[in-house]
Amino acid sequence: MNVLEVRNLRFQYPRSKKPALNGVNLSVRRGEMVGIIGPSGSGKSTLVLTFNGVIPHSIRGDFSGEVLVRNPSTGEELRTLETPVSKLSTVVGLVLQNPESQLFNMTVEDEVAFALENLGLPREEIEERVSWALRVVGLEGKREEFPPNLSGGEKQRLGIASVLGMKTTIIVMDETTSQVDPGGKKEVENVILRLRKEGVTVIIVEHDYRFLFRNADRIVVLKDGRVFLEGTPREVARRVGELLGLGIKLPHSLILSHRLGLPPLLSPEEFQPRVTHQR
Ligand SMILES: Nc1ncnc2c1ncn2[C@@H]1O[C@H](COP(=O)(O)OP(=O)(O)OP(=O)(O)O)[C@@H](O)[C@H]1O
Repeated sequence: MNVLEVRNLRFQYPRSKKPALNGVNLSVRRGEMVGIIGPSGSGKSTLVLTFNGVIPHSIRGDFSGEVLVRNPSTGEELRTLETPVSKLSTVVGLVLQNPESQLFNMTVEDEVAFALENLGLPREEIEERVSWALRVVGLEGKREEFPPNLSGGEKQRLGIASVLGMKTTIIVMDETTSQVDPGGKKEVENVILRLRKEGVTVIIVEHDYRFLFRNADRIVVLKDGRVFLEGTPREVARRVGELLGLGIKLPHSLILSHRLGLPPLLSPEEFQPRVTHQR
């Protein structure tokens, strides 16, 4: 079942000379992990802001085509153009680049509970969801901490837990790890892998593609506001020459295998010595 469908989507910001999205078509299946990559300015952030209706409801512009989200538990199908962001945000959760901007409660647990209280859920349900979300991101031991005191990686994980608690059908992460140190990045990546095990549909915009080429089910490459290429990481990796031509930074193993004329190697672990030593 597709939980997201984007059809011939076009969007142009006011006072901009060219469209940021220029005919995007995309479907995402339930439980899929999809990576969206592309050169700077290709429309990645604009595209994900259309999934929860921030575009066009809060950020206005010239919008045509359609974005549909489906809630598999209710069977409900929502056209973002006709649905308020408050309703869409119960189906599509967006984790932003800068966690600080999303944290404003006194304790870690209040941070996760906050949005759930606004949904008017019963206390026991809130408590259950807070415990589950903090467990998935590995912050159950920090429930009473003051969020600003957390490390960069922990803040990002808390940002993810707040969205996770909402039990949205889709979680979108836009450059979630770009401002955390390598240790924090690894922590967030482990959380993403746990989400996948939990069957959550995850859409990730990332500049560091190593993780996506190793783990995503599908990679979508944007160029000039359109889908330039999409497929499994291995399928996309076969077009490494074109990707390099777009100025996309690729994993070293991929570039190396391309230069050596080998089939695409998605990670260094796939590198098997192909030369037998003669004695
Ligand atoms: N608020 C805005 N007002 C006007 N134009 C914008 C706005 N935000 C983005 N754009 C333009 O829309 C196009 C797509 O930008 P977008 O940020 O979606 O690309 P991106 O692929 O996410 O880039 P990056 O990798 O640098 O974050 C670019 O030409 C950009 O200059």
